[in-house]
Amino acid sequence: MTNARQIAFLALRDVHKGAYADFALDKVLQKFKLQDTDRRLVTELVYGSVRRQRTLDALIDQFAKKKSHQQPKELRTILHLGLYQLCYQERIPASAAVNTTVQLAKENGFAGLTGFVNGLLRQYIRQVEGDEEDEGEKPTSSHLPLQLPENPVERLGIVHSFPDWILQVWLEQLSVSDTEQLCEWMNQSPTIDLRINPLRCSIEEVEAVLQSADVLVRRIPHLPQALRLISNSGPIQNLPGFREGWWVVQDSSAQLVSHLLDPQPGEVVIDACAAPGGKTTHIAELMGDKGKIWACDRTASRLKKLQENAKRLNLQSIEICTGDSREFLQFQNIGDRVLLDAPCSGLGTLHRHADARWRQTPETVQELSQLQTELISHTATFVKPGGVLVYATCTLHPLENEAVITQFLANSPDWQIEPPQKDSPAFAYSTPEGWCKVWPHRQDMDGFFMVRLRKTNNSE
Ligand SMILES: C[S@@+](CC[C@H](N)C(=O)[O-])C[C@H]1O[C@@H](n2cnc3c(N)ncnc32)[C@H](O)[C@@H]1O
Repeated sequence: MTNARQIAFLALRDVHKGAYADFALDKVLQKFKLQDTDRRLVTELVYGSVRRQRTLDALIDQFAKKKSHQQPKELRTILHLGLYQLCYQERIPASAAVNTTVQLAKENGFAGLTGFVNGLLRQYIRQVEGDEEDEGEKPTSSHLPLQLPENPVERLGIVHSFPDWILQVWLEQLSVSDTEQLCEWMNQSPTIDLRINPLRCSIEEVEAVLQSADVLVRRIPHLPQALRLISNSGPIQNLPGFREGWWVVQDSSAQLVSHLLDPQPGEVVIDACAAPGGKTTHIAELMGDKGKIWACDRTASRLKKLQENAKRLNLQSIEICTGDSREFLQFQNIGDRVLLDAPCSGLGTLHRHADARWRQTPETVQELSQLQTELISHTATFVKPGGVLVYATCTLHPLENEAVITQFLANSPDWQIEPPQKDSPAFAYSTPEGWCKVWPHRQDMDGFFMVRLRKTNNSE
């Protein structure tokens, strides 16, 4: 039988050939039917090794004669797996981490290099524990035996495993210690929040059925429909209330967006980038499922998921529209409210996608900023005079947020920012500029930017 580490190696090999980490993981988990504990180990090893890649490479650079990038690709992957267990997996004894990594090297074409693998990992252990090869405590990320540069960007990048450019973007907005806390937050396993469907049940009823299934939850301040799972190990679809449409999975900060839009029963709402429908279905719930919501998106497969979600939640007021929201002409001046939940670089949700920090680049951010600018200028024409547009992203990059809005307002004299009302759940997150920005390490939820704009009758 193939063991968990070999399976993790196969998935990581695909990732290093360009596959998305979640696809590569799903592929091996479907192929090899594993017990729950092995599934969890494979998942942790794959996501962890991808996430901590820069730190693990720095350790290889330090302990091997050849730099990490000069090592054969698959050997580097094997070393990542071994070092990841030594650095971050307290439950795994150091000797087990070393022996299984040596075995992986032997079985995957590096039988001649097992001495090197063994030597490098033991050198790491000696460095941490001072020449003793016992299996004592493992260090935390900031106490790894790394030789660190003075430059704060590079130092944070190596310790917390982020590319320099992302750290620069954060350091322009936050202090060094705040940035460090944000990095640590983004390296945690993501939490799961539910949004209760008030058209089907109450939050108390959901709390009760979850409690009877031994699932611990807690409420989230300011958000009337949100519950955070504190303990749950099984597949989410097996929890009570899922099939009945009592709730959906949606992070708390994403729930703030539809509250900021504040849709009313009977209105016409256009959701310009709607799929897979987290916010569309929330809007329908807030409208009591009365009125019309146009759910537009250019990705048909994602819209199919939206339809499934709407069906499960038993919502009737949603109409699908497939295509590019920069091109629709049929919505001019008909929307009481428009939501533009724009495609973005996702710098606020890096903890949910282990490889996202390595996939995005300053160039992709530039392209997204251009797309967002085009989307807002066209979808603003969907709004009736006196109506509202909410612009939202799950990124923390000013080029995709503040800069898009500032440019839009400079070109649109008939629009102005309308900060959230005191009774809005979004009020607690508003800034003096009138927009809302959720910093994950401060608010313990996904990073988000959102702003509510009102179309006035003033065109001067
Ligand atoms: C952030 S996601 C939307 C998430 C969704 N609002 C939710 O809450 O579930 C952005 C979406 O924009 C869509 N998209 C990207 N470019 C688009 C365009 N030009 N026109 C319409 N949709 C677009 C993508 O397919 C993606 O589904």
